[in-house]
Amino acid sequence: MTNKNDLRKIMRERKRQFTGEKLGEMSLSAVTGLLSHYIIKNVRTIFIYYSLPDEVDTHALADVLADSGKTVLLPAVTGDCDMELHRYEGKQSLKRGAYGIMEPTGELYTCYENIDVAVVPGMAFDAENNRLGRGKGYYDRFLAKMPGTYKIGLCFDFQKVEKLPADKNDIKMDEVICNGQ
Ligand SMILES: Nc1nc2c(c(=O)[nH]1)N(C=O)[C@@H](CNc1ccc(C(=O)N[C@@H](CCC(=O)O)C(=O)O)cc1)CN2
Ligand SMILES: Nc1ncnc2c1ncn2[C@@H]1O[C@H](COP(=O)(O)OP(=O)(O)OP(=O)(O)O)[C@@H](O)[C@H]1O
Repeated sequence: MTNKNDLRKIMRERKRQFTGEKLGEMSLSAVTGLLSHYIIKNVRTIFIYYSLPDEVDTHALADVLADSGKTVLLPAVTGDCDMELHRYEGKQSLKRGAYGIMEPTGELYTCYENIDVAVVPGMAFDAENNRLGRGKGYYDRFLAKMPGTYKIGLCFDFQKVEKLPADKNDIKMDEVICNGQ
């Protein structure tokens, strides 16, 4: 089996095969699939990510969810391996943080048990819903604090692989949604 670092390289290489326009189309299709999920229709509090250019684009998703009255939470990096959640209060309230990620400046949110769904980015996901992240362990540490939250991996079709190496800290997704659904 390929190791995690080699897999990350392979995934970056796969991504380069697509134009920005094509990635945009695939993002739209993945996000449309996510929004039509019955679980999303019923959530009150949802933890999503604010995408980097190489991820399924969630910028419009944040507004759609917030405009429909849901509490939308985004991560903010606070240290080498830690992050916290703040409420998303619109694009104008974001500011650039670590790794160039736009982070929320809204209220700090710590009631982890009230988070219905987490939408999680990844470099790859496998058939058993294992996830490969960027290699810093941020999500594996953080998702461990919310065992009752339904975790949805969001990715492009080409990020799905048969089998990922998984170790004891890796947190499995409950479901993975991609552009081909
Ligand atoms: N949109 C988004 N927000 C997120 C994450 C994410 O993956 N995506 N995170 C998920 O953890 C956390 C931030 N952690 C991150 C860790 C590494 C990199 C990153 O770009 N790494 C480079 C390698 C750079 C290096 O090694 O220093 C890369 O992947 O090319 C980005 C975010 C919280 N917020
Ligand atoms: N819950 C945890 N507690 C302590 N260390 C952890 C935990 N989860 C991951 N780590 C450590 O973080 C480092 C990165 O782990 P790994 O390569 O699995 O990250 P990843 O899944 O790519 O990252 P991420 O969770 O940020 O998406 C490893 O050294 C791992 O041992």
